[in-house]
Amino acid sequence: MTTKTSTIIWTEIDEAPALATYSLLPIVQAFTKGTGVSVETRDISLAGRIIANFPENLTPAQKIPDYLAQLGELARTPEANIIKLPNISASIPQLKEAIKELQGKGYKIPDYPEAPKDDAEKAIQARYAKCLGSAVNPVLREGNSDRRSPLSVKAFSKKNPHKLGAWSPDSKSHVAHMMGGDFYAHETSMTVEKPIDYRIEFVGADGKATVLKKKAPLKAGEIIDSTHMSVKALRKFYEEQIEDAKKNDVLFSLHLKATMMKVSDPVMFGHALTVYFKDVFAKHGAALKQAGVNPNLGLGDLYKKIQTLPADKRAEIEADIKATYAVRPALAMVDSDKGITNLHAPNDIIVDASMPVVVRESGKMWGPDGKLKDAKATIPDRCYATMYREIMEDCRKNGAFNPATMGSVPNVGLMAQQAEEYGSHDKTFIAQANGTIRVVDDASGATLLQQSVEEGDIFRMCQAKDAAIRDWVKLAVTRARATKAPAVFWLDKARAHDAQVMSKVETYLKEHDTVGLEIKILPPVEAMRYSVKRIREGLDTISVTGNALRDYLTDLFPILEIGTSAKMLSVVPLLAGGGLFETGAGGSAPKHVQQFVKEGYLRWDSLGEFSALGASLEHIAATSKNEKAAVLGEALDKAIGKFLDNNKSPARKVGQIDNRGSHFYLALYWAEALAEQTKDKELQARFAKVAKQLGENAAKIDAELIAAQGKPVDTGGYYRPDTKKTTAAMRPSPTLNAIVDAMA
Ligand SMILES: NC(=O)C1=CN([C@@H]2O[C@H](COP(=O)(O)OP(=O)(O)OC[C@H]3O[C@@H](n4cnc5c(N)ncnc54)[C@H](OP(=O)(O)O)[C@@H]3O)[C@@H](O)[C@H]2O)C=CC1
Ligand SMILES: O=C(O)CCC(=O)C(=O)O
Ligand SMILES: [Mg+2]
Repeated sequence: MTTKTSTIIWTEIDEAPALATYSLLPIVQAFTKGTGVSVETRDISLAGRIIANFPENLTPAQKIPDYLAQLGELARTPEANIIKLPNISASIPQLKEAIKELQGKGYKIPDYPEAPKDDAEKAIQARYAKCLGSAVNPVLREGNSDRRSPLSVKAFSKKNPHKLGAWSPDSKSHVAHMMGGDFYAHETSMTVEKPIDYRIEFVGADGKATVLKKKAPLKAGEIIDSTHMSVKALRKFYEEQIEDAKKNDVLFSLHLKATMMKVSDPVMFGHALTVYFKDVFAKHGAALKQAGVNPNLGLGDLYKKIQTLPADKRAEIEADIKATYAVRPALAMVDSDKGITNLHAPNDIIVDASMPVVVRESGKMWGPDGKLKDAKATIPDRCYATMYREIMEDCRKNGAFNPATMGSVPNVGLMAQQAEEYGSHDKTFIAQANGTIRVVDDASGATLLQQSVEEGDIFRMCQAKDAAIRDWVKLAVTRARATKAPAVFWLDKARAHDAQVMSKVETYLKEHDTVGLEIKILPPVEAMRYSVKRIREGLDTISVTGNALRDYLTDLFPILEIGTSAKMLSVVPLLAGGGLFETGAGGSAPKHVQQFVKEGYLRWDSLGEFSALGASLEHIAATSKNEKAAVLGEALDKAIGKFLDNNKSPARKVGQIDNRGSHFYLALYWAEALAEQTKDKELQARFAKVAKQLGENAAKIDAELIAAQGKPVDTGGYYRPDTKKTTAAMRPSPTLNAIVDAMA
């Protein structure tokens, strides 16, 4: 039987997973050769996206097409089969570093104009804005999210539980959130009945309206909402919490999502910096302004910018910063050896990854002395802070979780079509003056939603499309049916937006057979209490959530249950019928790259990639009737099981197996499983030979891979590594390479 070739797109991205690709992809391409499955790459790395956006002055060899836009189109077709590895969602400091590196490599791209002086610079800034923050995920995620730990992974973790720090009932750690004036307090929401166009405008004290966002369409049934963060209330809250942290001798820490929420959260971050260092900003305001300091970029950027000031002024500012530490509470640290604090860069502490670690480490964070200490976790907005508070309180009362016995909390997340907060960037504005920001019907001028704002307040409008919500409800019922676990919709009646969603959930649940299923709707705090009680009893509970909670919970529970979100299966059944297979639920692990460059050891665990590939092959088998893809997928599943049983995941230190070694073992077990199966004789014969070669040479390959560790590695770049150098570094075993290359 001849089947038409199915193409898997393997995304080329950044940092640790990008390095891992250099080693893993040649194996994947060799294994799929001749099976009707072709695996192609598309560069959507931060550097690749910058290059694609500024082609004017580049040589033909330097140019890269706009692959992200192409993949965005592909995601809307039934043919889509995309394996998406995690990519950098760049903060401005990261974007500037990437630009500098590219310029150093001879790419004639413009500097990032932080404070544009004219229209030309404004245009450049607007083009760079497309590369900032979470620029990839919203484009590709044309479906809702199904994230869970594969059964084999969960079983392995129960058998080999990782360590969680003990919790003391005397722990002073806690979550601090606002009690008013936040996004939660101000939310208003409505469902649009028929298709209309809207615009967003600011109306000042003089009654004059200025358009903030031009005419854009809304679909019938779409939920829209508006809200704002009062900056006055936020700054008062920060000051109170900083004083309280000092009084109670706990670290002050701030947990935001400045990468994904690229417009609002850097501003909230900047306010924390200027409140913490209020005396410095009051005393040196003019000089800092002259140096071009933008607090939203953090203390690290401030230190860089003040280099342009006269030496005595600079020394004075530096001394006053140091003096602040004596009168303010100690800050949670990102790297205490290097003196990098929580307030150095907006992208260093990201709430989805940072809060689970706090819960994992007895509620503590690292202090300036390099020791763990109780911490105040400041999460200003109540939309999501309260559920973190609940799990911290639970641990204080009931102690740490037990990974050997605890149940699981998989997630079904509303994510499609840029749902909710994560699609709000082009509808988020900082109020330029006191007045009203309103969403109006473009044709009639009638006000749909409005917020009364003061200068500096952060206004946000969100959208959630009816088709996305309907599909999300269906996915929840499907998962509940498949697993028999209760499914809980985390929705808060007191939030205007959630109330609208709730009514749709109630309507769409009626479209499904839910007999025998346990489906609940609970506000986040209660949903957390319910789920946590059940995991302590070893029971599973599906969390069915909006987009932000999807992000937060799919790091939180996996990190507690299995030590990392890297091992998650993360599937996005696309609305158009294709599949997007994300690898793990975590990020691009910048720390891992630092370790690799320093000592030739890459700790990145590719289990997420393995699972995503398995799901991608399964999808091909189901949609293209490709039997070979089915055989490859089944064999891969077996191989992953054996890989886990034999504990071949990367360890953490030189001399032990690292990412490259883990790929070798996956290849060995995959080849063995293919050689053992009998469904496809041709594959059986081909892989019998490969399995034999890999098996016979295992000790030699292991030795070659371990010998490559323990010394600094030059990859020729951070954001745009040199292909030749990185290939050499990531494929250091001539014996393994010869076997793999002979297959291709
Ligand atoms: N889907 C996407 O594209 C995502 C992208 N990001 C982006 O990634 C970057 C870094 O984000 P950050 O929040 O620091 O989180 P990361 O998840 O990259 O790193 C946090 C820690 O998670 C652990 N970890 C994550 N993945 C793996 C893995 N595969 N193998 C082993 N350990 C792993 C490591 O912790 P430990 O030391 O405890 O072992 C790591 O140091 C940012 O630019 C962010 O925007 C973030 C999330 C998702
Ligand atoms: O897109 C991003 O910035 C991060 C995405 C993320 O953290 C997630 O989906 O879990
Ligand atoms: Mg996340």
